[in-house]
Amino acid sequence: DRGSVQNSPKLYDVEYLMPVSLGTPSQQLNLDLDTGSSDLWVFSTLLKESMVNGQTLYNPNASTTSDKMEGYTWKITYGDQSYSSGDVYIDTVTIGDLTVSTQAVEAAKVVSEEFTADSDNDGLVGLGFGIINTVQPYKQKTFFEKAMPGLDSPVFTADLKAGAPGRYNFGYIDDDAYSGNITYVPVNSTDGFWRWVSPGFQVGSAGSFNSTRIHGIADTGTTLLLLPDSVCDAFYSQIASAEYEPSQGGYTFECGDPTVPDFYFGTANGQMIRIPGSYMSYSKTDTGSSRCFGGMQSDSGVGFTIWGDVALKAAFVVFDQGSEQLGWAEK
Ligand SMILES: O=C(CNCc1ccccc1)Nc1scc(-c2ccccc2)c1C(=O)NCc1ccccc1
Repeated sequence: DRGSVQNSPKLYDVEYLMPVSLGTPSQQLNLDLDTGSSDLWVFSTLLKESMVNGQTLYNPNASTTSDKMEGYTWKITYGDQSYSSGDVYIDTVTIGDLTVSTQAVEAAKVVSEEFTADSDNDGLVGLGFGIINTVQPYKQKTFFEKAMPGLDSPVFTADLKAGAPGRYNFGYIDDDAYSGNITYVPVNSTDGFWRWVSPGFQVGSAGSFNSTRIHGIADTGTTLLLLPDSVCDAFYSQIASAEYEPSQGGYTFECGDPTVPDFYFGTANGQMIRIPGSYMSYSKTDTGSSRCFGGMQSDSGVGFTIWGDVALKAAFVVFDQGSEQLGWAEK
């Protein structure tokens, strides 16, 4: 079996949403595929109205195939201190023609203001490893873990694009979606993330390769590229107008600065993925400002590097849960 679904970026590529069908008759929600967490949770009719702001709500009582998991609850807090919590139902979930008939659907009863404010986002599909699923008393499998046994191949792929729709595929690799070869690196899933080691980086096409091992995770759910301070310094020192502005929360530079270089990160066997300098102008710091917030920021405060959407949209990425490896290709 296999599946394929289009993803669509929101403004500034801050997140990528995909249509997902839940229940019978099907209820379609727009969800954020998030390899940095492992809960499938949705805005639901269990929420107080004050916490809802335009989102589409999953109504378990309107689904003839939903079963409440009595006594089961969930609660998740993300690194930016956003959070959500609620009850758990078993129901059918379809993503891009791929159906899991007995998926744990975590229906929100409480969401933090960040989620309420994000009116396009109806919830998350966590495709990290099930070991970090938050359902109590017994953790639940991710959508991919439930689907995996029936798939042609135990992989899903992420093809995120800058300012344009891309695609998530399940169970197969579309050889027309990338150029050159796919280079695989081993993944350590012990802490539930797609964690891997990059051999180093290079700033600019004429720069030298810095052989410094970077331990990090591939995270479709995090917008930015969060890297060690030493790497950020090496990058921003090449941009004439760059400054570290704590008041803005990180590195900024003049949006039109022509000196913004490309950034290359190593994968394996000498392969490097090139992130165009244009991806590093994340967003204007304030309305009317001429300064842009950098797409690369420090990972201090996280404890490991997060290869978020700024990096992932430069590549075709294979999440191979069968052999616990990540595949990287240019495109
Ligand atoms: O939590 C995730 C993946 N989910 C991100 C997400 C998606 C939708 C809504 C809310 C959150 N990834 C990880 S792993 C580790 C962290 C982290 C980040 C900063 C400090 C400590 C831990 C994060 C994370 O929170 N990512 C999202 C994020 C938000 C704001 C700033 C940085 C990262």
